[in-house]
Amino acid sequence: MTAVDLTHGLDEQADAPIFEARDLVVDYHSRGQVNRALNHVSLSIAEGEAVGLIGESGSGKTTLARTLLGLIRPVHGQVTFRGQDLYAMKSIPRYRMLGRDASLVFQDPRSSLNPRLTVGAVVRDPLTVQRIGTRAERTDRVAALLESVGLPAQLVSRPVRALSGGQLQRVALARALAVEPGIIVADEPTSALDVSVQAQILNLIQQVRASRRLALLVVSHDIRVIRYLTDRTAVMYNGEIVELGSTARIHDDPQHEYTRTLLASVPSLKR
Ligand SMILES: Nc1ncnc2c1ncn2[C@@H]1O[C@H](COP(=O)(O)OP(=O)(O)OP(=O)(O)O)[C@@H](O)[C@H]1O
Repeated sequence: MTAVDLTHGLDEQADAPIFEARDLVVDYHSRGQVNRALNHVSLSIAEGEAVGLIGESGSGKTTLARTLLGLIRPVHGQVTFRGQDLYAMKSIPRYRMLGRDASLVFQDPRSSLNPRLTVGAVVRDPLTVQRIGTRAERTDRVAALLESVGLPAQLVSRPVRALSGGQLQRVALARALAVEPGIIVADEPTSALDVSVQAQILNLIQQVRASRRLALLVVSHDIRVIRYLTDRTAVMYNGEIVELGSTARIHDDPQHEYTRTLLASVPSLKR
């Protein structure tokens, strides 16, 4: 495969980093075997920037996202969040800090949200955990959040299990926004949704991002999702970032052989 200059993408990034990962190595151990999931990966995300991670299944996208979020300790390398070395911190202060400043939106809201809870309880929960506001302020904040993701106020008392997939992903987004994070990490945010609602959720994520100074890390194997939502893209292959640069450039002029293969496999984007 052709060698690609990975410093290229770094030049295109101007603002101070919110996340900075340097030379990460992550190994999984199972049944006496070591599986290297990240092999010397470096990536930084600027305040307010949207970065996409793309690559085939097993390439290490989720592992990188989870390592950035303080959930998997790398065997080598460093992650800083707004200048603080995450893995030099003990786990409790690390989770507390990230819980206030970074939120996750999962692939399938039906399995990530408790079906028995009401919509209001789900959105309020991070505020309670982080002890943000009084009871009355939390109630007002939940109402404002539901409105900001286009959900009617009366859904607040509905159980989560009564909602459609698209409505649930809106709830997940409202919950993620509750703590006013600096970054949202969205792991395949639309892949569990009907095609008809995927575009609505992508629009909503874009709108929400534009109205706050929110950084975004989007994990997807779908170049169309990455193209729509992100400014820069890191292409992952076999635990490494093989290409990094502006999303438009990667889409229009992929340099790495693997990126070309990835783009060619999307029927509507065949060149
Ligand atoms: N908990 C785990 N234990 C052992 N191996 C794991 C674990 N999680 C991931 N792996 C392995 O690490 C590698 C990277 O997996 P990862 O889930 O990060 O890839 P991915 O690009 O996000 O894939 P997908 O798109 O399927 O989610 C794969 O080889 C995977 O099998």
